[in-house]
This record gives sequence, structure tokens and C-alpha cells, in this order.
Amino acid sequence: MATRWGICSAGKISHDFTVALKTLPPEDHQVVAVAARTLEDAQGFAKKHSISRAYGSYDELARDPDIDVVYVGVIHPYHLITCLLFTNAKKNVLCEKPLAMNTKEVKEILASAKRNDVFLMEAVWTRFFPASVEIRRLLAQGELGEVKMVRSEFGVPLMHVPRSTQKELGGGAMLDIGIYCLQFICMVYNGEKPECIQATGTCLETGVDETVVVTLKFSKNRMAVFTCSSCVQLPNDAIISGTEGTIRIPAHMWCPTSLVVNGKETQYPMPEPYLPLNFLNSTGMRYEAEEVRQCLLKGLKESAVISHADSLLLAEVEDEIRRQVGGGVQPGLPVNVEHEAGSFPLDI
Ligand SMILES: NC(=O)C1=CN([C@@H]2O[C@H](COP(=O)(O)OP(=O)(O)OC[C@H]3O[C@@H](n4cnc5c(N)ncnc54)[C@H](OP(=O)(O)O)[C@@H]3O)[C@@H](O)[C@H]2O)C=CC1
Ligand SMILES: O=C(O)[C@H](O)[C@H](O)[C@H](O)CO
Repeated sequence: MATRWGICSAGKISHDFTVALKTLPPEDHQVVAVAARTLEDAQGFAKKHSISRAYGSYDELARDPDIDVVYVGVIHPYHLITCLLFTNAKKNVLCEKPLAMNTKEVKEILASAKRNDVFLMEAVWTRFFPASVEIRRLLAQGELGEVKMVRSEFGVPLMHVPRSTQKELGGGAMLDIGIYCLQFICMVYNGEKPECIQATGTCLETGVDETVVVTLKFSKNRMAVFTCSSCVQLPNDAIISGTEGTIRIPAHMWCPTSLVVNGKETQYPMPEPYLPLNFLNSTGMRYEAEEVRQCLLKGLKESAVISHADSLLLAEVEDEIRRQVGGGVQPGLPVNVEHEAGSFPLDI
């Protein structure tokens, strides 16, 4: 039986995710419904993607009995309120990164998923790419000897993107793009908490971080360094350096399509989209969608590849980095767990 998806929001990444689902076998994945803050937006999205049901509120999607899992594609400040809505409605959830605005919110979401006994995963799509699977295989078999250094960068000019620059929309480079560098480092070091976090950077006049440089020290004298920036283009590659070899991930490290292992390059091409995409290599979201399907088929409530503990670690380190840089640990929306149906603020 196919995994039946509900799409929460008619935005850019929801579009790309829906396109990515269409690269998978229809007998395995079906998009059953889409919900947006306005029925017009939902209907327009449904028409573009040939989706049979369109709702003008997220509450209606939460009440749809024919949905197995909801994909949350709203902007960061709304991840908490929507994840609580769907988990409290006993819906499984795949929520876009970052899972929430801060550690407090992440803990609320994880607690709700546990209380409601539903599956929940943060959509750290990078970890499910074939290139990432190969990295983990090579590391597990000791291909690099003892890994001592990990370096990563993600910088793109985003000054034109309101949600990347405005505090009330969840702005800040660390939460939006720095998370990819951090999750990569945490993956290489098997989810270990860093012993020391040193961060510096710049903030916009809006009070959100713009460019962040971070040094992390882990046990056994292992190190990592990453840079993220929403104002300049960076090389956007990554490298894992061990005592017996290196793995380089050429740009774009957050959606990798090639690896260079001890100088030997291998390509991992993405399937072609059936509609133009908003973001690079977005058909790569197919891999996280298949992970969700496999987890649901096994009755799992979290993925071992990006576990709840992994999401909590990312949030805790992000909070500390933003505290040091001065971007502040932004509160999300004021949320009462039992909110009124259809009470979502239309704009913030
Ligand atoms: N995995 C990846 O590669 C990527 C992930 N993302 C993540 O996806 C999320 C959405 O990003 P993106 O699609 O670019 O965002 P969009 O600007 O397209 O907004 C997404 C949706 O959020 C809701 N929304 C937007 N602005 C407001 C507002 N001011 N007040 C209330 N609701 C609002 C709308 O929902 P509605 O349609 O219901 O009105 C909108 O369609 C982010 O959390 C981001 O981190 C983004 C890009 C790439
Ligand atoms: O997750 C992402 O890749 C980011 O949200 C966006 O892609 C970023 O804003 C660059 O477009």
C-alpha cells in the first residue's frame, strides 16, 4: 500500500518536495492532499501537482483520516505550531529543517510526538543522499583511519530572501544554512556532543546572524570548523580528513552529487524533475521520503539516520552558537498547545 502524504503549505519547498515525490514509484508514494493558509493557494498548488484534495486550513489536513504522514513546509517560526497540531492529531510528521527555532521548541515537538506515539523526523535531507550513505560506509570501515578534522562551508547571497533576513520570519544564516554544515560534522562524529564550541560572526541590523565562523572540539582531539553566510558566495564544499585519507564533497555539500575519496571522484546524479524546481537538486528529497516510508512500514517512531537525539543536539549547538554570535536565541510564535481550529495567524 502506498504511503499517503499530506502537504502543509503551498510554498517553495513544498513544491519541490512534491516534485521529488513524483520521482518515486506511485505504488509507494501518493500525495493525497495539500493545505495552505488560504484555499486559493491550496487549490492552485493542487492543480499544479494534480492533487485531489485542497484545504484552506492546516486543521482540515490534520483531520483528514486518509493521510499517513504530513510534510511540514512552512517557514521556521511555524514549525512548532504545525508539528504540535499534526502530532496531537496522531499524524506522522516530516518537518523541514530546522525542526524549530530553538531547543525549547524542539523539546516540545519531540515530547508531543512521543506522547502521541507518532513518527517524527527533521527533514535533514542531505543525510539520505547516496553520497552521504557512501560517506558513512567508508567511515564505518575505517577508510580514512582516525578522522581528526572536518571542514564545511555554506554561503549564498540571501539578502533578497525575507525569511533569511527578518527576525520575525525566522531569519539568520545559522538556522537556515549553517545547520547543513553542523549536521554534516555531527554525522561524521556520530552524534557526539562537542566538548568546546567557539563561534564568532556578524549580525544584520534586523538582529539575526549573517556570517558565522565556528570551531568545534570533540573528544580524542578531534576538530571541526565551519562557516555559513547569507551575504556572500562561499566554495560550499566540505572535507573529512583522517590519518589515512580524505573524503572531499565538492559543491554543493548540502545536496551532494559527487565524492572525491583519496583523489578518486565518483558521481551520484539526481533524477530529473517533471517541473522546474525552486532549489538546487531538490529531487534529492526523494531519499528522505523513502526513509520515512521504510520507517513507517517497520512501525518506527524515528529514523536512526537523523534521530530525535540528533535533532536535539543540532538545536542545542545552534542555540549556543547564536548566543555567542549575538543573533540571539529567537523565540518562536507564542503557542498554546490546544489552539483554536483555524486560528493560525495569517501573517506575522
Ligand atoms: N530542504 C531544503 O532544501 C530546503 C528547506 N527549506 C525549509 O523550508 C521551509 C520553508 O521555506 P520556503 O519554502 O523557502 O518558504 P516560503 O517563503 O515559500 O514559505 C513557505 C510557507 O510558509 C508560510 N509562510 C510564509 N510566510 C509567512 C508569514 N509571513 N506568515 C505566516 N506564514 C507564512 C506559507 O504557507 P501557506 O502556503 O500555507 O500560506 C508559505 O507558503 C523553511 O523552514 C526552510 O528552512 C527551504 C528551502 C530549501
Ligand atoms: O535549506 C536550504 O537549502 C535553504 O533554506 C535554502 O536553500 C537557502 O535559503 C538557499 O536558497
